Amino acid sequence: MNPILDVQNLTVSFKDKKSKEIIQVVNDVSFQVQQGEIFGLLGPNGAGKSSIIRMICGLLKPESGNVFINGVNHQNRVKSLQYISAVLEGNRNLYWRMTVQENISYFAGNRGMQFKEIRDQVDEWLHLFGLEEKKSELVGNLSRGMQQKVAIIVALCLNTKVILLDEPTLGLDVKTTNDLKKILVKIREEFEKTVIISTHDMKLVEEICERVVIIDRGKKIVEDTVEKLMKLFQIKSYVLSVKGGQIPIKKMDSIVKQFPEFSYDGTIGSYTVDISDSTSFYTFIELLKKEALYIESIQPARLDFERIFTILCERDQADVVHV
Ligand SMILES: Nc1ncnc2c1ncn2[C@@H]1O[C@H](COP(=O)(O)OP(=O)(O)OP(=O)(O)O)[C@@H](O)[C@H]1O
Repeated sequence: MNPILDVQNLTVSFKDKKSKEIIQVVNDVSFQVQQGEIFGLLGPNGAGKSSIIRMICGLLKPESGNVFINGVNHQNRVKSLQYISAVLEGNRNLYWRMTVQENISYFAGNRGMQFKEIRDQVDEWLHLFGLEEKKSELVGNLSRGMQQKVAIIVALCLNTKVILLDEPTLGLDVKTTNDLKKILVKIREEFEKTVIISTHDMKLVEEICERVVIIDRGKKIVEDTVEKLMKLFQIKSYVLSVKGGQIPIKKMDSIVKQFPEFSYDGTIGSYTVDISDSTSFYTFIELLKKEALYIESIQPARLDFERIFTILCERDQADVVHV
């Protein structure tokens, strides 16, 4: 199956305002998104995600590389952008002095749609987002969370194959975040939309994304399914307790110096260790013995995606071999 979004070898540089040096902020990044996926574009601050999003949305010209949306090259801007709608961070794509309905009409009109064509759909989305009552309210008078919902409704009403959401849960309360998760899953399941999310909310990623690409310092470090990444790290990570309970700080320092994968997990008497193979397991046991420490219990750790994301980025910073 052809990917709905095909990002090929994107590269872009900027001139640093202070040093005047040319910095490559996106370096030969490629990834593919299949139709109907909920896909995460992740990375630490300054990794280059927004620059990639801007290139996908035709707001920034790549130095080299290509973006194909539904098979159409980004150079054919008018056609390729018909297949994607984006909600960029900060609701920049809404008019604050227009009502919810006027905003929807305006953006639909820009794409050659009449409001009456999409009226029923709009009502359905407003109902799903709990915004029926706010239809005639000025967007500027709505709360931040409501504005975020309106921006997403506008993107949905444009009826594109791909919806790109930049930090969709930023500033939303727990209930609104949960509602949004349900809606995104519904969009994918019932309307076969492809949803691309750029976010720092790893709980959101763990709960709804099928696959992710992780960018760090402008380069792709991982592209894989969330399930596979979770499994990969789950089997290597253990929680253990040692006889005698708490390990004295001096001993702890000495172990961590020799085996940096060992750490205190914040619960009294409980430690975590990442063991990559049987050799390192025996090295670790020998090390504990040398410190006169004996394992009382050891069991697989339940790592969340946030921890896995941190491990992957730390490895990249240390320039260790990529997954
Ligand atoms: N127009 C620009 N001129 C100069 N430097 C820029 C410009 N846009 C982005 N950068 C730099 O490029 C790098 C990547 O920025 P980008 O906004 O793409 O990262 P990001 O992953 O989206 O970060 P965040 O998660 O903090 O939003 C940063 O170092 C940023 O300062």
